[in-house]
Amino acid sequence: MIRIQLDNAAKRFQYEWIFRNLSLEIPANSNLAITGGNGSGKSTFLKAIASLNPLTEGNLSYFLKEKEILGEDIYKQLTISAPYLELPEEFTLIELLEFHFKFKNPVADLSFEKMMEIMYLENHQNKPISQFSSGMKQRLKLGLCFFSDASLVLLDEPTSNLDEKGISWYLELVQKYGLNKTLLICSNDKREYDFCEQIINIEDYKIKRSI
Ligand SMILES: Nc1ncnc2c1ncn2[C@@H]1O[C@H](COP(=O)(O)OP(=O)(O)OP(=O)(O)O)[C@@H](O)[C@H]1O
Repeated sequence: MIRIQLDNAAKRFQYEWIFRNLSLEIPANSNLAITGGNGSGKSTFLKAIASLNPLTEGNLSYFLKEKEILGEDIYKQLTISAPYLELPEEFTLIELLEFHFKFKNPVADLSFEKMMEIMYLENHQNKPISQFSSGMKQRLKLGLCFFSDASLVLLDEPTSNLDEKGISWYLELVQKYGLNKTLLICSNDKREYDFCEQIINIEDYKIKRSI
């Protein structure tokens, strides 16, 4: 239900413009892929959308059922999975689920048992996250995103650390739990974003200009 509008958005770190003159409408419940080479600015763009990083220039607006919401309140509406966002390693799986779902409602009244089953983690309920394999952690990160009743889902490299079976599992999650959500995916792997109706290459917004 979240619609996002960017008008002449730009981000600069010190003397380097990461993107500039980026105007884009992301309709509610649509899927957008952000592509580009390593270091081109995909994650920087995603963090800007999450209001974790302020834009240097331009405007970013969010609309929930056509009512504008403030950037500082957008965290209530979104979930994010990214390689640079760590899970709390000292929690067990069940403790993490209990903690996470104190702040977000689960979709479709999913029970923790059902969530663990879908993530193929039902036998690891009392295991600390620090003892999870990288693939288990990735399934957990994606599960937390898709099982939360949040209208905006931000995914950075969603299938990193997943094997072929894991990639098919991710695509099933998108199909089953990605409906009625606005989905943004930073990726260089077509399989992760093939279903997206809108694709931008962040490099198209990289204008070399000294300040
Ligand atoms: N906090 C920061 N301060 C200064 N420069 C930064 C900061 N964060 C990112 N950058 C720079 O911005 C550029 C884009 O980085 P970003 O992580 O957004 O790229 P990316 O497309 O996501 O890369 P990758 O595909 O390798 O994950 C890089 O040159 C990076 O060094």
